[in-house]
Amino acid sequence: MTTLQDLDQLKQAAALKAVDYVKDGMVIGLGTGSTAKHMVIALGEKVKAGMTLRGVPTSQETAALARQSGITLIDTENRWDIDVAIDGADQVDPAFNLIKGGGGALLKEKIVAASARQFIVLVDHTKRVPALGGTFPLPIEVVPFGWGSTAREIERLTKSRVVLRERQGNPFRTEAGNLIVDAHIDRIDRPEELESALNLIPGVVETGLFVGRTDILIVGTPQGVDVQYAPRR
Ligand SMILES: O=C[C@H](O)[C@H](O)[C@H](O)COP(=O)(O)O
Repeated sequence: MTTLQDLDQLKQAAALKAVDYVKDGMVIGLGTGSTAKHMVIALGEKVKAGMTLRGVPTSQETAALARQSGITLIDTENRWDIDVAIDGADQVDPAFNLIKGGGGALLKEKIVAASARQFIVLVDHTKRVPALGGTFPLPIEVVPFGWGSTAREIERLTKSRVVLRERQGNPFRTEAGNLIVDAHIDRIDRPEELESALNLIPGVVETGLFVGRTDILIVGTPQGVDVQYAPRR
């Protein structure tokens, strides 16, 4: 049986491999979550060893960890030029499409991934799935105004149960002040089409589908770290 501690070690192994792709002087998009945390700490070690790096954090949590680790952060409300973004994911399909947003950070994560020259994704082996959906609901960030109608439109489109995310009995708020609804979709066969259709619903800010964005997938497995380059697109 794989324990949570074992999985954390596999995430850390993937993160340590990812920092091999980071070179002196780069601007790094810093993802969010328990896997990305290992990467930020590892980058901090590189900085302590003399490397010059600057980071673009995808959450306040990551920003705090990056500062503690000695990584200089760039002004996120100015123009940026990101060399490589490194982040975790909740699910990965065979074409390296992702579901992200389990922690609610999907909006900034997608903006950063979209603008980076290279996007490296870190997962443990349990997150690889034959098709997205099923075991992990799709997070969708929506504006609070009329969120119930937005959720109903999402239900109509996806023919799935759509649930408002809560934290400690209250609606979960993203850093942008929005809500998250989780769509329990059995199987997402055409993620690109679904992403486009969801983005056309008024009130949808962004979805946790990351389609065709992954350049390098680094998987921590009990047999070692597996590095795979995205299929050509
Ligand atoms: O909103 C959270 C992010 O998309 C995370 O990168 C994703 O949920 C994976 O998180 P973890 O590495 O903690 O499993």
